Amino acid sequence: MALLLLRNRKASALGIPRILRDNVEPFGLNSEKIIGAFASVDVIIRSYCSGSGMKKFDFTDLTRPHTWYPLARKKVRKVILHVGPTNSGKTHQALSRLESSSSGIYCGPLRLLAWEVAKRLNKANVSCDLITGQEREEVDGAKHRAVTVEMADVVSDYDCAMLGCKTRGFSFTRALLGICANELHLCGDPAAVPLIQQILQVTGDDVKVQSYERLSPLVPLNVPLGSFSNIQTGDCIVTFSRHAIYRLKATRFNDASSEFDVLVASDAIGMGLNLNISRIIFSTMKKFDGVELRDLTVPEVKQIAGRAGRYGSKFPVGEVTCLDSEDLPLLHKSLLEPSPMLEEHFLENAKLSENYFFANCEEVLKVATVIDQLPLRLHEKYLFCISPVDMNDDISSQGLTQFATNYSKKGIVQLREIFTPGTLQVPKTQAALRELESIHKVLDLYVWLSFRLEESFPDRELAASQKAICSMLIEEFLERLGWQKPRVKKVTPRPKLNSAVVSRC
Ligand SMILES: Nc1ncnc2c1ncn2[C@@H]1O[C@H](COP(=O)(O)OP(=O)(O)OP(=O)(O)O)[C@@H](O)[C@H]1O
Ligand SMILES: [Mg+2]
Repeated sequence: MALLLLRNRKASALGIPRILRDNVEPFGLNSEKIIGAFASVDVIIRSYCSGSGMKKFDFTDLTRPHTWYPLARKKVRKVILHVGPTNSGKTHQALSRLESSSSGIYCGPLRLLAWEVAKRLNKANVSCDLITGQEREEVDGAKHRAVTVEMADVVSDYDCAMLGCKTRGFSFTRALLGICANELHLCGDPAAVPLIQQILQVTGDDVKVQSYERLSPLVPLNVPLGSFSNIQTGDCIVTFSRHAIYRLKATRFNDASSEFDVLVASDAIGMGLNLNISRIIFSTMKKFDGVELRDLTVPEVKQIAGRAGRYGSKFPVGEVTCLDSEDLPLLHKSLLEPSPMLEEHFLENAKLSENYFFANCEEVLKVATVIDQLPLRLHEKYLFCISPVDMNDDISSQGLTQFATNYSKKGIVQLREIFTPGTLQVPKTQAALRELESIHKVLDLYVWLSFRLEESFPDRELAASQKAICSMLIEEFLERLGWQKPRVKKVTPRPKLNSAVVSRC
C-alpha cells in the first residue's frame, strides 16, 4: 500500500521532494516527518477536488488507509479468500464466478495472466477489456475488465472483482482496500489469510475462507538433472535472469537438430500460469533480489514447482528437480515446509499502525528528486514518479528526464525530439545489445505515458512500432549467437511447448 515513509532514513538521505512538501503542507503536513503517500495520492486528490461532499482530508493521519477509498467503504463487500496449494483450482473457481457476474474486474500480477483471463471471458461470450500499463484493448459494450494489478480501478462500481495476486506490493493492498465491488475474490496461499483477515477487520467487509486441495500430484525427484543432455520433452528450466535465459536457450536447446520441446522460463511463471509442463528443473536455487544473491524462499519454490503436472494438461503427474545435486536438499525441504505466515514479516516491518508497513519506494524517490524542480502540477509529477522508468539505467532515466522537461515546457512531447526513427541497427556487441534494450525501455515509457497523457504524447503508434523493431533486432542478434526464435510467440494457457521464453512482463 501506500508508500508511507515516516522518518525513513534512506529517504531522508535523498531529501524531501518538493513535490509533496509544497503541495501537502497546506493540509497541515509536517514535512520533516512525512515524505510521501504516493500510492493513494491520486484517489485522495480526486476525492478532495471532486467536491463530492468529502471533508478536508487529513494528510497527517496515515494510520487508516482503508478510509482513503470512500467508494469501497460505502459497501459491505462479500470477500471470498480462495486458498490452497498450487494447482488446486482456486483461480478456476473464482473466474467462474467472475464470468457469471453482471460486471467485473480481474486484477492479476502478470500481463500474461490478464491476457489469459480476457481471452477466456471473451471466448465465453462475456465481453472483456484488457488493460495493462502499456496496452488497452477495449471491447464494445464490455462490462468486464482484465487488468494488471497496478491498473486496478478503485473508482468504479463492480458486481464482482477478483484479485489473483501473489505479492504484497502496494498495488495489491490498494486493490484489496479500494476496489468497490459487491463480491471480492482473492486467490492465494493460506499463509496470507490471517493478514488479510486482520486488514479487513476495519473495513466491515464480510470475509469467508474457501480451502482447496491439489488436483494432481507433484513428485519431488531424488535425482538431479545433472546434465542438459538429460533434458526431455515437457521439461521447463527455470532461471532467474534474462541473460541466463538467453544463454541457456542459445547454447542448449535450440540446436537445429534438437527435437526437444522445452520451456526456458524465469520465475515469473510461478505466478499462476497454466502450461503443459511435465518436469520443473531449477537451474539454481539462488536468486539475486536486487540487493543480494539469496536462497529461494519457500513460497517461491512452491509456486514455481507447482507449474508441473497441471490438472487437465497432458501431464497428469508433475515432477520437480534441480540441475545440481547439491540443491536437492533445499528443494525437498522447501516443498515440505508450510509457507511462513505473512503477518510475521509484516509485523517486523510495521512502523505505523500495526497492520501496515513501509513499502520500499527508493525508485519513486529517485524520479521525484529528478523532476522535483520542474514546473508541473502534483498529479503530473506523481504520474512521472510511478512510471515504469528504470532509474538504474542511464538511457532510460535520461529519457524520462527529457520527457518530463519537454512536457513541462511545451505540454507536448514529440518522440522525434529525442529519438530518430530508422536509425536502429542489429547490435554487434554485448554493449550495443544493452543500449538497444535501454532504448526499448525509453520507447516503452513513451507508450506508457501516451496512455495517461494522450494529447501530450501523440506518437504512441510510432513508439510502439519502434519498440517492436528493437525486439526484432535483439532477436536477430541472439539468433546470430545461435538462439532461435520461438515458433510459438505468445504463451497461451496450454500451448505446445516450443522453447518459448517467459519472463516478467
Ligand atoms: N473444476 C475444474 N474443472 C476443469 N478444470 C479445472 C477445474 N478446476 C481447475 N481446473 C483446471 O486446473 C488447472 C489448475 O487450476 P487453477 O489455475 O485454478 O489452479 P490454482 O489453484 O489457481 O493454481 P496456482 O496457485 O498455481 O495459481 C487449470 O488449467 C484449470 O483450468
Ligand atoms: Mg491461480
